[in-house]
Amino acid sequence: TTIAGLVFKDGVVLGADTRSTSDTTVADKNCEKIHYIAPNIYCCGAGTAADTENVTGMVSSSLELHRYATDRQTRVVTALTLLKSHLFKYQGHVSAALVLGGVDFKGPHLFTVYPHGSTDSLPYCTMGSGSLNAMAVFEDGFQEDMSEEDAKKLVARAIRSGIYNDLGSGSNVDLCIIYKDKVDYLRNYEYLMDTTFKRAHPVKYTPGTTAVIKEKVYKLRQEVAVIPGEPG
Ligand SMILES: C#CCCCC(=O)N[C@@H](Cc1ccccc1)C(=O)N[C@@H](CC(C)C)B(O)O
Repeated sequence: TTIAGLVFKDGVVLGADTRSTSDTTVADKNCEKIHYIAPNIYCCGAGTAADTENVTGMVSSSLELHRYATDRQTRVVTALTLLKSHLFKYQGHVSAALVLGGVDFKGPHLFTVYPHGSTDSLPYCTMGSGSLNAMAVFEDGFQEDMSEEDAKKLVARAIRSGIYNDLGSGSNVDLCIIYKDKVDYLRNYEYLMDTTFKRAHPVKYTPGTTAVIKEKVYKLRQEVAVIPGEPG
């Protein structure tokens, strides 16, 4: 997996590849790694698919109940605390490495959450097997207060670096842009499958494409009628 996030002028951009693997086999060529946490909060996950899906789903559900109880917008730090304390309780056995991003009344927030429960607050971050590929792109291109367009392009480039160079990452680029008052969830923002796997030749060749230079007809073993009950 290659997942990444950065803080820009108007909010947070999250990005992810779409490959799920089982050893050297691609289990899913187009899976979703950017999970809904709250209307203003999303979370990218790397590690064990079951763990990232379930821990984000669990926190999302409890935050929904919390919103009913408080009648307030969820703070990003509330999601962070629920995630980190759960992961710490399980001492790293829940294999979820997360990039949590969102915008609340205090502004834009971006955090990393590690399986053991440690967290960092950062202007840009990457996680997963392709995180070094993506971080190389961020270290080269990140600036404070980027425009939405530049931020989207840089995150997409960072994810693409993982897709092309890390075997644990692949296929497409998903993006999620979180602003103060809206979210753009861009599923398959870049559908790279189409470009990188275009075949050079047509799969179907018209009959006669390959000349027949010799023909040999063989009589198959005479069909013997087997009458049930008679010895074979
Ligand atoms: C098929 C199947 C079951 C394994 C699916 C599965 O969790 N794959 C894992 C790798 C892994 C981990 C632990 C045990 C086995 C295989 C995977 O692809 N993780 C990616 C993110 C998730 C959310 C898709 B990424 O971190 O590479």
